[in-house]
Amino acid sequence: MDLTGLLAIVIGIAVIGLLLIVGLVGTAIGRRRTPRGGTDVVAPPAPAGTAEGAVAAPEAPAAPAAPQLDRPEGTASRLVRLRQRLAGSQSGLGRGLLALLSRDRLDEDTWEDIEDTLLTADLGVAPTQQLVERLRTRLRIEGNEAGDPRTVLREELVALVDPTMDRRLQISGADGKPGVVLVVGVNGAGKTTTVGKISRILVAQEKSVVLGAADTFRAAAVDQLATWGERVGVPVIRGAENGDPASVAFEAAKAAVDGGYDVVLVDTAGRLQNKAGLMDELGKVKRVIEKQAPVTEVLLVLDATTGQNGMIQARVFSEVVDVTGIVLTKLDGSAKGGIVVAVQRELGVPVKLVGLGEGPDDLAPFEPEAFVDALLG
Ligand SMILES: Nc1nc2c(ncn2[C@@H]2O[C@H](COP(=O)(O)OP(=O)(O)OP(=O)(O)O)[C@@H](O)[C@H]2O)c(=O)[nH]1
Repeated sequence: MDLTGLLAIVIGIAVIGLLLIVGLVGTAIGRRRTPRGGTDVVAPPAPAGTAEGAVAAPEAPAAPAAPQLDRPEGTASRLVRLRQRLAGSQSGLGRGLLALLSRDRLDEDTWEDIEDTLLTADLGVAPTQQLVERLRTRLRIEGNEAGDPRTVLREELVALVDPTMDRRLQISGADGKPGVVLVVGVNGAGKTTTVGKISRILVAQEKSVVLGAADTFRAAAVDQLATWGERVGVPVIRGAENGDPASVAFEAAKAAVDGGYDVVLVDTAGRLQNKAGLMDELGKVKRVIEKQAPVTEVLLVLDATTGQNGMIQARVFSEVVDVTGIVLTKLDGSAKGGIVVAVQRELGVPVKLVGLGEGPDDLAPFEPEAFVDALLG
């Protein structure tokens, strides 16, 4: 072979090599650009336990390191921490009652003062009368046999709060389906915050969680929920602003079912101007979710500082949707712990969680005995 022939072969090999390299790089870039499919509304379901963000993220393996996720506080330690906060806001009531009951003579004026104290703490008329009646009987008639006023008051308050109610969150779905928790309540009660806080409790319990931002009427609420999700690596399904809340709820439930998640928490809008509208909306949200999986828990979020207003809201929501549990928020900012009893009586369902601050882990399971102990200081 002459020199020209050899040169031709070398150039030929070089060109083929170059073409191969260009082809490979092109394919890699093309693959990276391929969209994940689905709608632009929904963050694709990540396999349980992965740190997918709130919105569709590109799949590039060379992406910057995953964001640092929060490690939410476990239930046991938060209870210890929050008990003190509860005592801080409520112990005035307990101290007031104990001072009255410890008087040498329990005359009619004293009983009236006791009644006023209980009513001021939003206990409600019927529970107040019932408690006063029980205390009168035990302290006046049974006298010393009943025990000291503190023991008697503690026993009667615990009985009033009702330790027999089942306060566990129903988060287990049947037949391999996820548990579905619908969170309802008026705007401002702390609903979105509560959804975020519950997701942290579940993450601490190593449950895989999806959040549905079905409060599509307030863009800030959707962004707020997305931030809660991002902090613990929980995907948040969100829709267009002013879009159909039911469709977001449906997509969230679908993502949870398809992705094999343990629980889906759905935040809803709580506009109360019109009961029929609210009924239509929440009814529809529930119906479409149940095309995917049954709703296992409907939590009503109430602001403990709103007193009678809160009770009116509770009534309206319970007429619109089957409430199965109550979350009382802002109990840290109110001395009106009596609302726990009043709202349970009104709706016949237990307070399951209490909000005790603005921190991300300031939500605790409600425990009647710990609550009464905090009250008595
Ligand atoms: N002190 C205290 N503040 C709370 C508690 N729960 C919620 N908040 C605050 O209450 C305010 C309202 O909370 P959101 O979660 O935005 O209320 P929302 O009901 O979702 O209202 P929208 O977002 O408008 O739907 C926020 O500033 C929360 O930080 C609580 O238990 N204690």
